[in-house]
Amino acid sequence: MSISARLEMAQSKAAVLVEALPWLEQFQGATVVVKYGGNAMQSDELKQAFADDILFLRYAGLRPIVVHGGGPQISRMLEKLGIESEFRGGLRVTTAEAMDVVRMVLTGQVGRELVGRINSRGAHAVGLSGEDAALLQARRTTAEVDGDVVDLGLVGEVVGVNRQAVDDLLDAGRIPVISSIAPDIDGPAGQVLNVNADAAAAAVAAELGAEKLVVLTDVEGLYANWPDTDSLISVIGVTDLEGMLPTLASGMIPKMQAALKAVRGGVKQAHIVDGRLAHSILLEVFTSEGIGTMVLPDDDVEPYERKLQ
Ligand SMILES: Nc1ncnc2c1ncn2[C@@H]1O[C@H](COP(=O)(O)OP(=O)(O)O)[C@@H](O)[C@H]1O
Ligand SMILES: CC(=O)N[C@@H](CCC(=O)OP(=O)(O)O)C(=O)O
Repeated sequence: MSISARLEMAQSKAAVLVEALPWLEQFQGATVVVKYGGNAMQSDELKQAFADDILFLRYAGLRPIVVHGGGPQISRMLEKLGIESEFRGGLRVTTAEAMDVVRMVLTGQVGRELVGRINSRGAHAVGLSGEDAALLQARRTTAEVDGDVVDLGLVGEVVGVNRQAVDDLLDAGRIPVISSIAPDIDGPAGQVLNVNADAAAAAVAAELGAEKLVVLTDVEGLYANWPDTDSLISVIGVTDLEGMLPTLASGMIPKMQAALKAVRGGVKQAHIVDGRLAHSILLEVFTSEGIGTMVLPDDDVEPYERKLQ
C-alpha cells in the first residue's frame, strides 16, 4: 500500500472516532436500555459483537442495562420436549409446563451466555431474572385478537419495577442483564409469569428515566408496508406510531407497543435496529445518522428532521 493510501486510511479511521465525540459528551452518565431479541442472536460472532458493544458503552461512560429475549430459543426447547406452544397477538400462550421451560431457557441459558460473553473482558455483567429483588412485578394479562379477548395463560404485563435494585448495580459499575420473568403479584407465592421482553425493556427504561431504549431485532427497523423492505421508516412520532399499531403483524406488535410505552413514559428516544448487523448499537449511539427506526415524542420529530437537512 502506498504512503498516501495508508494516510488516507488512517484519516478515515480518525474521522470515525472524531464523529463520536459529541455523542460521547452528550451521553456521559446516561442510562441506556438495550433489548436483545432472540431473533438477533444468530451466530457466536454476532453475540460476541453485541457483548463487546455493551462493554464499549460502559467504558465510554454510559450506564447500559441489557434486557434480553429468547423467543426462538424457547420455541426450539419446547419442540424438543414435545410441548406445544402458539403465539396470539405476538405473545406466547404459556401453560404451567411451558412456563418452566421459558424460565429455564431465558434465565438459565440465554442470560447466562450473555453474562459470560460480556464478562470475557472483565467482571461487569450481573445476570438477573425479574424475580430477583422483585426487579419486575407483573399481573396476568390477555391479548386482543380480531376484537376477541384471548386467554394467554401465565403471561404477564409489568406493573412495577424495583428501580433501586437496578440502580444499586449501576452505581457499583455493574451491567445488569435481565431476563423477562416476573413474579405474579396476584398469584400464589412463587408463581411467575412470562413477560414479553420488549415490554419488560420498556418498563425498565421508563422507570429508570433512560435516555434511550435500543431494541435489536432481525429486521432493519419498522417498515410502513411490511414486507416491502423499501418502506423503512427512519423517524416516527408516537401518535403516528399508535395509528400504525393495528396494521402490524406478529412480533412487531409488542415491540412497537413497547417503544410507544417507553417514549410516552419519558424515555427520550426508542430505536428499533438490525441486530443482524454487527456493532449496530455503536452505529446507533455514536454516529450522526443513526440507523433503523427512531420513535420520538411528537414535538421532537419536526426539529429532528430539520436538523438532518
Ligand atoms: N411492519 C413491520 N416492520 C418490520 N417487521 C415486521 C413488521 N410487521 C411484522 N414484522 C415482523 O416482526 C419480526 C420482529 O419481531 P420478533 O420476531 O418478535 O423479533 P425479536 O425476537 O427480535 O423480538 C420481524 O422479523 C418481522 O417478521
Ligand atoms: C409472553 C411472551 O411472548 N414472552 C416471550 C418471552 C421471550 C421474548 O420476548 O423473546 P424475544 O424478544 O426473542 O421475542 C416468549 O415466550 O417468547
